[in-house]
Amino acid sequence: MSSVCVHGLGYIGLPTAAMLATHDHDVYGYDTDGVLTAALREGDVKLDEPGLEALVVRALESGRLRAVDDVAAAEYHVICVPTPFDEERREADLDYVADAAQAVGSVLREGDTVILESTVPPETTEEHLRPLLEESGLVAGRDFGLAYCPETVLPGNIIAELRENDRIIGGVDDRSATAAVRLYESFVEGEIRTAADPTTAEFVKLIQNTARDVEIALANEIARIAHDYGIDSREAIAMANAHPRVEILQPGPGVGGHCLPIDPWFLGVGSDSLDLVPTARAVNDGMIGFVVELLEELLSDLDGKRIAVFGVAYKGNVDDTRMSPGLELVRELQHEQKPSTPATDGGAPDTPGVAIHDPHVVDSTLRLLDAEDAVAGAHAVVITADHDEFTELDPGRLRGLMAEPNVVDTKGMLDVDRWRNAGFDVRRV
Ligand SMILES: NC(=O)C1=CN([C@@H]2O[C@H](COP(=O)(O)OP(=O)(O)OC[C@H]3O[C@@H](n4cnc5c(N)ncnc54)[C@H](O)[C@@H]3O)[C@@H](O)[C@H]2O)C=CC1
Ligand SMILES: CC(=O)N[C@@H]1[C@@H](OP(=O)(O)OP(=O)(O)OC[C@H]2O[C@@H](n3ccc(=O)[nH]c3=O)[C@H](O)[C@@H]2O)O[C@H](C(=O)O)[C@@H](O)[C@@H]1O
Repeated sequence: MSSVCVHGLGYIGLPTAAMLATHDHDVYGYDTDGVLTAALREGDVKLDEPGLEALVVRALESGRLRAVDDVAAAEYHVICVPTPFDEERREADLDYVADAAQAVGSVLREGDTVILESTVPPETTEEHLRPLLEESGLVAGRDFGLAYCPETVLPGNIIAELRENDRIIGGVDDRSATAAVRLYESFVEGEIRTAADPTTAEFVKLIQNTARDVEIALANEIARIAHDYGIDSREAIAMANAHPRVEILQPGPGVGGHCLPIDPWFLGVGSDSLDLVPTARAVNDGMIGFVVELLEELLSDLDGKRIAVFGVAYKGNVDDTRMSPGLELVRELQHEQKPSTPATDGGAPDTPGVAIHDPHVVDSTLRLLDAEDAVAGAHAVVITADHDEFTELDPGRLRGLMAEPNVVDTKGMLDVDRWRNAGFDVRRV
């Protein structure tokens, strides 16, 4: 077994580090956030991901996972740092990757292997990471191994998918690819495929997420077209999907998370051939406008109305609010309602006209209320994330607390007859 230093202990790095440690590797989990590493040393896992805490505690108790504040020398370096999209410059922010490269370079030895897992634009491993690592004086392919291996796990099912998903590995040479394969085959049960080079592996990751984003855009456009014809889009999609070669996804309030809404743009870094991709992005981003239209159908004028937004996580049963459609709706409603209280914290502004409820999210910058306080005096409830808890809502009880019984279900998760029988006017995306 090998020594591994995992750089970045977030949604990807932490489960990866724990998985490696529970497969007999000696793992240093390195993160620049000292509060996070200190909490981890106490067995305190802040992320709401099924099975993660148990796996991390098992790894820590085995003594094979150590959360550290200084980068450690190791046979493998696995980089799982953030790669956000810089909206202003319209390009990937690779500063975290550069910082990680500098840290790796300070401890890199002959024979070690560096693997980048963060999602990045094509050519990042070869053109960006490689030269930074080679500032150490060592040469990739000759002195140390260098490979790109994208992560494809689905939040909400990360632990199972870490083991079960296939992996793609692109090395700068065969030796690098072989060394990376050796590490992953110690815990991956899916197939491990080697790509021609790191750039191909980077590209494969991006087209996977782009395909999903574009497919959701089609579902969203279908929802808007169906609305114009007075058709229930979800029933129509279910019927269409009975065809053996049709598999339309589900419409919703837009596409959230920090991957699907940004990864398609990474494809445009070195290519002018993107036509459908930006259009799909615009369709998905436009869904909040459609949700507001549905609210206006119910309430005509939103000004002075109180709206309860249920779900500011970017999707059901997760705690992550990055690029969340629910938060975007909150901002849009504040704008529509000419808010008197400006946002001061970068989060959603706090205005009496919009109340937020989310049983999964813990965020002190948001004024989160419990379900009953959120609907008190409200003129409508909007469901923007399909948390399991929302199927348990009692429409009869909520109705008694609200100023007007209206609901917009953007995730198609409520029992429409039950809500109608309780007196609600219902719209759904
Ligand atoms: N979250 C997801 O579902 C998936 C994420 N990815 C990709 O994986 C990468 C990581 O994403 P997440 O784990 O979600 O991010 P995250 O934000 O949850 O965690 C990143 C961690 O890296 C730490 N960090 C930042 N700079 C560092 C440095 N120089 N050295 C060591 N630690 C550093 C941060 O403090 C943070 O704890 C991104 O490129 C993302 O696009 C890929 C597939 C799925
Ligand atoms: C191709 C693919 O399935 N990619 C996954 C995706 O994870 P993520 O949680 O972002 O994906 P998701 O469950 O499709 O959710 C993204 C967004 O899309 C919305 N959504 C999803 C499916 C659908 O039919 N309709 C819809 O509106 C969700 O509500 C959410 O707002 O992106 C992850 C990533 O790269 O970070 C990747 O590892 C995951 O495997």
